[in-house]
Amino acid sequence: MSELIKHECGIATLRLLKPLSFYQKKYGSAFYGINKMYLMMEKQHNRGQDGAGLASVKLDVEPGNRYISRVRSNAAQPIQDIFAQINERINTQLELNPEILDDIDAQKKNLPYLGEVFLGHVRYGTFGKNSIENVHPFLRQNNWMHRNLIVAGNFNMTNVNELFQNLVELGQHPKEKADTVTVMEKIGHFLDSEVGKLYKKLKSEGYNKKEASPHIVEQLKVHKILRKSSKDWDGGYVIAGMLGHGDSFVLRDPNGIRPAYYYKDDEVVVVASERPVIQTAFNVAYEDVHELMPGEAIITKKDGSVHFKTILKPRERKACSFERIYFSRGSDAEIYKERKNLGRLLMPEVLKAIDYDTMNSVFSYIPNTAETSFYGMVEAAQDELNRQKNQAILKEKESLTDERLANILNLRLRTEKIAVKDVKLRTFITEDSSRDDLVAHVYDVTYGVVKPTDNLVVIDDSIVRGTTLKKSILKMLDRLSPKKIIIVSSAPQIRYPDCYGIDMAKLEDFVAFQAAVSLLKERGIYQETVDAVYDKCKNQSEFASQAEQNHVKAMYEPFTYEEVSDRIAQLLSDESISSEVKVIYQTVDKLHEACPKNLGDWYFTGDYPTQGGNKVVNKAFMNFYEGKNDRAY
Ligand SMILES: NC(=O)CC[C@H](N)C(=O)O
Repeated sequence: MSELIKHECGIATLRLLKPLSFYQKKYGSAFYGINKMYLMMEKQHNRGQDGAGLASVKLDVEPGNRYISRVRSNAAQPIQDIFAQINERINTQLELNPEILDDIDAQKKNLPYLGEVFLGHVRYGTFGKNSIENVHPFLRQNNWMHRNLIVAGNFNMTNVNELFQNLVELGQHPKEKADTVTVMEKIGHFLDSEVGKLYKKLKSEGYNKKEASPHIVEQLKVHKILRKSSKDWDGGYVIAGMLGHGDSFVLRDPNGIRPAYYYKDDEVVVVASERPVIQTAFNVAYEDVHELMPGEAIITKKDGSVHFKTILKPRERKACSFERIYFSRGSDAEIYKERKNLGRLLMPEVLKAIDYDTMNSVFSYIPNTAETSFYGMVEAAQDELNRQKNQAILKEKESLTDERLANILNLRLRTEKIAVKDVKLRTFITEDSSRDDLVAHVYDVTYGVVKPTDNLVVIDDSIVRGTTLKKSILKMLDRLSPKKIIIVSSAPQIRYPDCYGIDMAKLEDFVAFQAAVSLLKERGIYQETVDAVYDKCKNQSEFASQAEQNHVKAMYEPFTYEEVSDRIAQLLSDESISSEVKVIYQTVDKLHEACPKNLGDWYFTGDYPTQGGNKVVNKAFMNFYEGKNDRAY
């Protein structure tokens, strides 16, 4: 993606099933767990750069000793920062107590983070500020070990304001308006009540408070707590947590919107947001890493037993297709193939746009994320070229000379690296006005390979706002004076906001929405259309969320897909651009063909898998209509 969109988060959990001494003997270090967490978080740095955090729990610690450690950072390089802090604290302790260097038990007692259960998180915020308090994991502390709760998640709830209000109505006073607090407090509430019930039962069986504790740990039914907590959640989520005594869990939403993968053997239980993260960190095969199913939780009890429980009845599977298009790392075997297919499937449209003139076309891509779909596109272009060669040979077969044949066979597809990314934009520019100014300089261009008679075909993975294209890339490409610039998007038109973990909350930000507005105005039906949509949104929002429909679809209804694409091309190219510009978007059908497992497509189609999604899109429209610069959740 050539522009900055905050999206996703990444989680990583690890449970060491053997004593620390085992890892020291086998792998040479009792810090095995911490090292693996570092790897898993680093391998997911693509999923969150606003902040990072890690928490660990030590099992069976004597009273008077700390058993939960947590570190969080919202510094510029947050993962590096937290591990530098961890390192620093461990090294200081080792320097102060050199006698514990070879004593694992003493190390566990004295060194922070050296536990058996870990929870890591990298954050791109979708709700609340980017303060350190909003960085996961969140901690709910208590003097009873089993009432301590640590939570982190990749999620966004559409009804977070209601959930927050519920807490306030309960008499609680959350310090921050953070969605993770609402999720954690829900789980915490039912954890407390579950513990209370168990204690009552144990008391009636004759146990006193102290004796009851270990039995509570044993009998605590985490799945019951999760079932009750998640009842009212409307959103996309993977919520991970640990309890102070050592139980841990990861729960995935019933539509499977957000991703979660796990691996387990007799040494470790691991969960992460992406499959190849686990493959590389633990050196295991693709087949050994499994997907957590929609509505399912993986629960690892303190005793090491692993349980899979259906927490919520699975609903229609709507795994986020953006994971495949852009978010997840392309090193996943399946995702790599899918991205190539995205490029390949666009080729018929591209060929039409260049009039099958592959010889006078240069093919390129926007670095770094569109590279894989580029390979797919090029393979398809190569097929076309081969077809043309065959045709020429057959046509000329009577008169063909050695030289002519060699000429035909030597025809090659012209693929070049045209756009060059100079600055890492996303790591340091957060505020809109300074971003605009810098955007123009983020891309540069390769001179000398494009002729004025050439078509220049450039693929990007998606076009959300189009700002970088407009302000930087198109202007740069135009300097090469090609006959025609064709911008190809491996994703369909983004028409509706996301509300399940990607920070795309405002309709008017989308270039597709701007195109619809512009077309409606041109046809003279703008005012009546927006008034009608607004009335419907307004009337519905007063009723129960059950009846909601996405009324914003009416904004696009009068136009064909291509009309919207053509208008986008116009909006992106101002009068300073002299080449002809065309924009080709993937169709939703072809997206599904390329990524058959991830059919979640609400940002393209407006078909939200949860009721709350319709509420959000209508609210986003009302904000747009009323001129409010608010987010819709
Ligand atoms: N991208 C995410 O998953 C964000 C998690 C959570 N909503 C936050 O803002 O912190």
